[in-house]
Amino acid sequence: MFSLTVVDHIMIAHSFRGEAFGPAQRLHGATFVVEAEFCAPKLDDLHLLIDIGLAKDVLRAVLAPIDYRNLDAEPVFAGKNTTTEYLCLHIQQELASACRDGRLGDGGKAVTGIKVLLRESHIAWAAFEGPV
Ligand SMILES: Nc1nc2c(c(=O)[nH]1)N=C([C@H](O)[C@H](O)COP(=O)(O)OP(=O)(O)OP(=O)(O)O)CN2
Repeated sequence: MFSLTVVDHIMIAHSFRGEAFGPAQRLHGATFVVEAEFCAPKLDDLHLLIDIGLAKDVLRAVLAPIDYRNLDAEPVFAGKNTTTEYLCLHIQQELASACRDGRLGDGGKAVTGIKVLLRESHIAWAAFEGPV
């Protein structure tokens, strides 16, 4: 299996429901480094999985509606705790959709799996890996 990873970052604000979150029940900010790993069993005629520039552009387009936002106020996250894990799932699903509808070119059509990893600090990160 081949993989190609591109990296970006987002700055967000959010709060959590649930006593387990302690002070994080209050509105707070976070900067996440976002790694998107695209996996495919084969390369194209140019020996590419996906063009890196295209992968970066599509990741940016998926992150733009989240970046510099208070996620508590975004309808797409209504009723959700936007934990690091949940944001991985959300971004993975958006990237999988981009692969399916051709936004990542022919290379994207060959992608079978995507792993999204979010680093919230130097001591904690989470990931979600799923099919396209
Ligand atoms: N599994 C997860 N746990 C926590 C997440 C998360 O996204 N997934 N997020 C947070 C907070 O948003 C923040 O990142 C840390 O808040 P904090 O209150 O400092 O939580 P800690 O568990 O790191 O520290 P303690 O104060 O010792 O509880 C929290 N958890």
